[in-house]
Amino acid sequence: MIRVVVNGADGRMGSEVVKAVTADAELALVGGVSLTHVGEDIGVAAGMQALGISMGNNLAAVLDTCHPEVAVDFTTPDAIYENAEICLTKGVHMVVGTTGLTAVQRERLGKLAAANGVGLFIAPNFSIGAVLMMRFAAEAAPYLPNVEIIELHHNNKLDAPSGTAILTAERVAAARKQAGAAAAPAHTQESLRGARGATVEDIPVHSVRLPGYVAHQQVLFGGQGELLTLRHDSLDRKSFMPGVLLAIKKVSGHTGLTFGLERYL
Ligand SMILES: NC(=O)C1=CN([C@@H]2O[C@H](COP(=O)(O)OP(=O)(O)OC[C@H]3O[C@@H](n4cnc5c(N)ncnc54)[C@H](OP(=O)(O)O)[C@@H]3O)[C@@H](O)[C@H]2O)C=CC1
Ligand SMILES: O=C(O)C1=N[C@H](C(=O)O)C[C@H](O)C1
Repeated sequence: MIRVVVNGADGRMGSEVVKAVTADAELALVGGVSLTHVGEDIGVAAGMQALGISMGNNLAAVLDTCHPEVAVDFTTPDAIYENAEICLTKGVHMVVGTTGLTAVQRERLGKLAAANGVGLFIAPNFSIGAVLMMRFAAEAAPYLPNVEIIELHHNNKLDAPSGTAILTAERVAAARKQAGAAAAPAHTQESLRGARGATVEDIPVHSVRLPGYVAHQQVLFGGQGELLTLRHDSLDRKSFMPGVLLAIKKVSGHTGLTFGLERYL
């Protein structure tokens, strides 16, 4: 049994992870961290039966008490770097779904993981459909140089653009570069700043935040008299759980940084 602690255990993603880990015969949920539900039962906070595990609000103390092999983190972009430092320094493997780490921060944490002999797995998106969408976008990129990304999320999401949109743009740009294909020149001048969205690797990215959405993305390619639209919809946070469970089971076998779910597929 792999001993697992969930950081952000009472959040939208954390509570799904609590349920998924509890239901998996190869995993043992041993602790959880919440800032606002300290002392509450982790199962009850996740909307299931009591599991007899009280949540703490201090990650280091929870790790010292519960002795997990793997910590799963779904917290906030502001908190993730420090959380990872705490876990990796204590020799705990990490599965990170929290967005917001820069490439430089990921590399730095990867070195810390390697120095401590543990695995650090980071994925901006754990759903298989989203991974395939990114792969297909990269495949199309050398042939269709005009591309824009629209990502649509619930209105409580703290960051924009989404980690998935950033990674998609990076994958598209890398595929183009590898094929020696150029990005299409941009002609439009904004008469209102921001009208054409943000740009990641010269690719326009538009972020929509509305109640009702969970996590959705479209990658729009335009050609001469044709359009190619790739769309992925996470309609339920259960869509991320097979990827999270896979990562928990694999992370101890990969010392240092592993980035992106496709590396484990
Ligand atoms: N990789 C993927 O596939 C996915 C990634 N995400 C990402 O996961 C992250 C969490 O998303 P979501 O579950 O919707 O967010 P929520 O706001 O629902 O949950 C965040 C959790 O983090 C806790 N928290 C807040 N601040 C801190 C802190 N400083 N230290 C420790 N814990 C803290 C909160 O505790 P409390 O409630 O007690 O304040 C809460 O439990 C986001 O970055 C999101 O983009 C989301 C979905 C899929
Ligand atoms: O905050 C979310 O909800 C999600 N965050 C991740 C991201 O920023 O890409 C993954 C998914 O889109 C859901």
